[in-house]
Amino acid sequence: MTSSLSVQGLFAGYGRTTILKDVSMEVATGERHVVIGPNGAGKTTFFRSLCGEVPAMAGRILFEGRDVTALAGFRRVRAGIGRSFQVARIFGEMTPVENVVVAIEARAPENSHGRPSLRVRPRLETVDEAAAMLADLGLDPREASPATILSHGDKKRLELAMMLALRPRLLLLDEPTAGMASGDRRASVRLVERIVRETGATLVLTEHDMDVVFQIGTRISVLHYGEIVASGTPDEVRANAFVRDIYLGRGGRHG
Ligand SMILES: Nc1ncnc2c1ncn2[C@@H]1O[C@H](COP(=O)(O)OP(=O)(O)OP(=O)(O)O)[C@@H](O)[C@H]1O
Repeated sequence: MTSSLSVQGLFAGYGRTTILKDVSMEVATGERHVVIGPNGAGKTTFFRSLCGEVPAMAGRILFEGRDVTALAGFRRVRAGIGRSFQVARIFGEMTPVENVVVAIEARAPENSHGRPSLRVRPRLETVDEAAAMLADLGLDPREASPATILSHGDKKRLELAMMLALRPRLLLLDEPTAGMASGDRRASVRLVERIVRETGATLVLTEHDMDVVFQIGTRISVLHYGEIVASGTPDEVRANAFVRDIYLGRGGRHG
């Protein structure tokens, strides 16, 4: 199977503090790779460096064989990497449809200045596409209020719609079910599974809920103090004595 993402000897951190130490990870196309680890292990930092928010101090990140280590975040998005955040990043003052319209227009071919050509008034078919995407994800496309009033779960769904509007081939989801009640959480997992099935996208996500981890993951990597201490199939990781000791052995919400 071809490689979607290849992380090779990555070091990254903040200022002089190194958080990620020699992280390597291969993610095959179509894989659903879950990164787990205790609080503060470096999962979010890892995601931030994959999407270009935290620069690499050393090592390489390849996406579909292309070295993206030095590429700015927005260029990684244009290359096909989509990302969601623990706290949904949406335009709170705009309606849900307007939010998705912005994302669709950002996908449009760049103009001669190398920037997406955003329009003052969107095309009707763009609005229709945005409305259809929202409906598909279970959101009301006629909602005329600003997105800031949406529930936490709906904001995450809206963020997902915006990310999908860019038609990414690799989805990076940082704790997609964080802060959700269990009903919402199950619905979210089903939604992510359906999206991955329908789009054929590769998935890398972090998650604390072990039910979600073992339901979604085809491979799991464990971060501990910024280092990968185990990587393998769910069964292999579950059986790993060190992982059980540092992480899985504790009850409740791990980490
Ligand atoms: N902006 C920052 N500046 C300095 N240090 C930071 C910054 N963000 C995170 N850190 C530190 O980096 C380490 C890893 O944090 P990170 O958020 O990546 O862990 P995590 O595994 O995602 O944790 P959680 O499960 O709580 O989300 C922590 O020690 C944290 O304090």
